[in-house]
Amino acid sequence: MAMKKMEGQGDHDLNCLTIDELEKHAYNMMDKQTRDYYNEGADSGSTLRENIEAFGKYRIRPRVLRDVSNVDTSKDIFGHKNSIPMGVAPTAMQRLAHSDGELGTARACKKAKVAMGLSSFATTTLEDVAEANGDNPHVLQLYLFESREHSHKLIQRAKKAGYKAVFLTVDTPFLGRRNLEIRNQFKLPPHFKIANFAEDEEPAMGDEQTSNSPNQARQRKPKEASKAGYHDGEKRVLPTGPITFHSHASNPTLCWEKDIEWLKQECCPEMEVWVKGIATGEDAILAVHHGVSGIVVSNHGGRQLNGALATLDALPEVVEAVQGKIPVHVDGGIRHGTDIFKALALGADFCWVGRPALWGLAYKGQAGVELMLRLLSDEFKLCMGLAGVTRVQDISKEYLVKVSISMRDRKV
Ligand SMILES: Cc1cc2nc3c(=O)[nH]c(=O)nc-3n(C[C@H](O)[C@H](O)[C@H](O)COP(=O)(O)O)c2cc1C
Ligand SMILES: CCCCC(=O)C(=O)O
Repeated sequence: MAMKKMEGQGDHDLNCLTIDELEKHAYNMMDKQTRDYYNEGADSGSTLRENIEAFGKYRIRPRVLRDVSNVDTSKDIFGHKNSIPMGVAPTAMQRLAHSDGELGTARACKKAKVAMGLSSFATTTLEDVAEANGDNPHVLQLYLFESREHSHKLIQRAKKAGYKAVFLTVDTPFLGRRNLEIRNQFKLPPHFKIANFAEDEEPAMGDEQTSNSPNQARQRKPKEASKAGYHDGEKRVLPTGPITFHSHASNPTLCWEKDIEWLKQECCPEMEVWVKGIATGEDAILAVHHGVSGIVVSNHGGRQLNGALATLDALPEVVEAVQGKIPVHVDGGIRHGTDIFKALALGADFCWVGRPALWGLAYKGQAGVELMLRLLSDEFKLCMGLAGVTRVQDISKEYLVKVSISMRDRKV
């Protein structure tokens, strides 16, 4: 008699049974510029690696002889039932991976009932993404621009399009040093657009004449920007002066007092304000004090401060500092369903995955993102069942043990 398999476990892409295999397929599907831009971390890449390896420090303590015939992996987020406690993190320029781009991600997320984060630097308009994602919850990742007028307009558009929250990225006062990006003189090919910049504001990444890297890009000509696909006919007011890609993303003047207050006034009550990029208990306490609705423990996938703590290692101090007052989410290095289980056992309410979605897109567009979500979802469900847990809220630190250095291995 065959052993019982969990629902969903039979539906395989035999060429791609794990996220690690997906990464390998994606590697071959992307041109070098894109692959390096997506995959690299800052400087030596040690924080990127440690984000992944941190999961290998823990083993699961499974409990047995519990009825696990009904495992419920769902988790509520923004008043919606998400199929698993995981969403797709905002990552820039998804159309570099596949022409489906952010629309493919949005449709895959909708199908899988998984929340989606949209990057400020998307290659698709936030309105089109909202439409493709339907009533599935989506959040807008925000870089708070030095031009308040521009941020104001972006926020208003997000509200109108039904975004549930803005995730203010706070780990990017300056852009981290990404050496491959610099060496490759990475640029967005001219047929793609950073779609959510107002026409004259759009950075001219990849302008044939200028051949700029993201940090150096200059102003795009309105003629080119007009192909970006705006459809609300609204005239947008633009800041003056030379505009660089870098200056849009990073704003070294940001601080708790003036900026979080301003952002709350802009967003609330229609959208929640979260901070993405918290890595210490001290900042978590400040986040609660300043009234944000939630925290994402993140080091930007190891792309900003190399040498920073792996996010799984930073998570416990943040959870302790927050004392359940607001939700604590985490991203970085999640490559298997057991990683989601471990993050939740250490106190996270929810996880986000970045690169795996890009690899899914590169592999097969929307279908590849669907596959990625199915793999993590199936693995997580199986992990819960085999660990003897039937409800997400029951995943706790009792299910984990930290092992000695000699026992650590990512590929457990
Ligand atoms: C290619 C790439 C682009 C990214 N773009 C953004 C972005 O525009 N805004 C942002 O807040 N985070 C961005 N991130 C960080 C992700 O939101 C997330 O924190 C990170 O990817 C999680 O780590 P993981 O890739 O190991 O899952 C980006 C990450 C990658 C890999
Ligand atoms: C200027 C950087 C915007 C995208 C981003 O956040 C990343 O590449 O990590």
